[in-house]
Amino acid sequence: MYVFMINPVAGKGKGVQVVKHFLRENNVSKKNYKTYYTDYPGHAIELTKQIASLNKDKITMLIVVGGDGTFYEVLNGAKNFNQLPLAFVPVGSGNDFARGCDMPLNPKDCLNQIFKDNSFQPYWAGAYLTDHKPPRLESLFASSLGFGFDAEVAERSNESNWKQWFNRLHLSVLVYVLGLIITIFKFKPKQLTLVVDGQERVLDQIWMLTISNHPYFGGGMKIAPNATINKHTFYVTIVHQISRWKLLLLFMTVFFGQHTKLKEVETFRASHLMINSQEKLTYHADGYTGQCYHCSVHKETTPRFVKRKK
Ligand SMILES: Nc1ncnc2c1ncn2[C@@H]1O[C@H](COP(=O)(O)OP(=O)(O)OP(=O)(O)O)[C@@H](O)[C@H]1O
Repeated sequence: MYVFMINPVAGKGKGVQVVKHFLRENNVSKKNYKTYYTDYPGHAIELTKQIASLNKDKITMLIVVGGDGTFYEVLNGAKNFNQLPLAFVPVGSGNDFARGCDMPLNPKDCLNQIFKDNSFQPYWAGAYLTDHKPPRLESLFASSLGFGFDAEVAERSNESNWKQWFNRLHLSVLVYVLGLIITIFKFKPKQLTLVVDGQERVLDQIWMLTISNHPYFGGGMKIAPNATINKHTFYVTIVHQISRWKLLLLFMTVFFGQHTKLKEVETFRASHLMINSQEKLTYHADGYTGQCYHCSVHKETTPRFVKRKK
């Protein structure tokens, strides 16, 4: 049985239409699929847990139709169900997971690609735990986990009053741009202690620290241009000791992955990281924001099975 998990508000409801059209056009029998719709933020976590625990042997594939936020929720709902085969149809505004997996960004083409063959590829999500909570409260991220500047931009944009106005005017891209400009002036660089695969470093004047499973974040920015999906290592990008104006330049070059040439940008690969901060640090996981003093990060050891090209 195919299960569709559809976020009806992502992409202004595009997902609902795309799935209906696909099922009709391909004469998919009603007994071969079920559709579930998310009703509120966080609902996909609960729905996925229920669906996976009740039907885990009957599900051929759980097809997530939404944006990166919906996929993040499904991944976390399926945290204890590694064997659940997953696919993602991008109808959101960012869709970085589909970019990272080299899937078509057109939802209709993506659905066709998903059903073209029966094979799945392994995918190793990132796992993170904040402030020494019990391990059962560990969360997963599909694309990236970021600390500092980009997390504050995401937080400011998500909580802003202007978000709904720009969205109503179909100018959602300006939500992030305005958040970025305000944050450039307000952000205070951080001091962090970072433990990378057992080696401790004290870092000063940190603007951003991003841990990536694949190249993309923030809706198509190539933050880790050399990243390839793999079992062992994350691609880490640190931006430090940079002027506010040069950071603007960085955000213009990051779409082409050229920011790594700047002397203020450091990149390396790592398997385990621990981040410690004396002050509260804002972070985002696939766009979801939170705050912490401490975070430990590692790759999931057992792969998930995901529809992807590479
Ligand atoms: N019925 C609903 N009403 C309101 N919000 C919902 C509903 N269902 C899901 N959501 C929330 O909608 C939010 C946005 O979803 P999602 O991130 O998938 O789309 P997006 O923001 O358009 O895409 P992207 O993250 O790729 O930019 C998520 O936080 C999700 O929890």
